[in-house]
Amino acid sequence: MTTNERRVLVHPDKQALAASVAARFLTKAADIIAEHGSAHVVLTGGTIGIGSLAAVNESPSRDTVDWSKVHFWWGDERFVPKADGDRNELQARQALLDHIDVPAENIHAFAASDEVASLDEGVAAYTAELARHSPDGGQWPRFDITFLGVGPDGHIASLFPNLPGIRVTDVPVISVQNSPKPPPLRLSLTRPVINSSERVWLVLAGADKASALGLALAGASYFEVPAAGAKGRRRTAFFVDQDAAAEVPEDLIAESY
Ligand SMILES: O=C(O)[C@H](O)[C@@H](O)[C@H](O)[C@H](O)COP(=O)(O)O
Repeated sequence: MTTNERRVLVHPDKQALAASVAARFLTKAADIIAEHGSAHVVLTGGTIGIGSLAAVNESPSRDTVDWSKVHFWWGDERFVPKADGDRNELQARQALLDHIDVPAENIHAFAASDEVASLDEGVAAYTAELARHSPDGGQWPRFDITFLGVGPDGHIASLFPNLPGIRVTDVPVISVQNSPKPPPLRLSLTRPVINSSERVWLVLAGADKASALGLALAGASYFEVPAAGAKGRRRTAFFVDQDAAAEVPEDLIAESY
């Protein structure tokens, strides 16, 4: 198996899935920090994305990671007020970030709708924040792990099937004004930024994801199934439960727990 083939890791249920993601994340984060001195991680919204963060927080190994060396970013964010429960940032803080010793300046959240005057300002602000942390005067940092949830329609971040965002390659951040998944106003990284990540970890569970996952792994166009277009530079892993794996070809399943 080449190092960059997409690996599917199947778990019996959502709890086991979240625990497995958490365990691998803690180990990998420590390895990355040992190698690079820091780790830049892109978080995702969604039930499994947030559930995995909660599992990290509950892990007895949680503080084996030097959180002062970790930077947290987001793949997308809902353009709602800072204190709105719909915020991916707020959900991540409640699940993990507020419980670990991560410096405030290491948490790089998209702007909220009550912090900037417009979506365009939100795009500009995150574009500038990404560039501020680029190691070589580039446009964004070296991302070590990018988490992505996957919608029933195969969307990743706020890049939706057959909408313009999934095709954008010339800017790192876009706004979305007609998200098929509420709320309608969002900010999102674009595919080139996502795929610049060393590792892309897609986390999904439930029978309603089986079709999207099956299509993504069977070579569907990423315009129609955005998850088909997610690919880390070194690793692409799908962490799934049995229900979501129902349409995954047996030969693509790397491990089953
Ligand atoms: O802001 C968001 O809504 C997420 O980033 C989105 O991309 C999410 O990850 C998927 O819709 C999966 O969500 P579920 O795991 O809840 O189905």
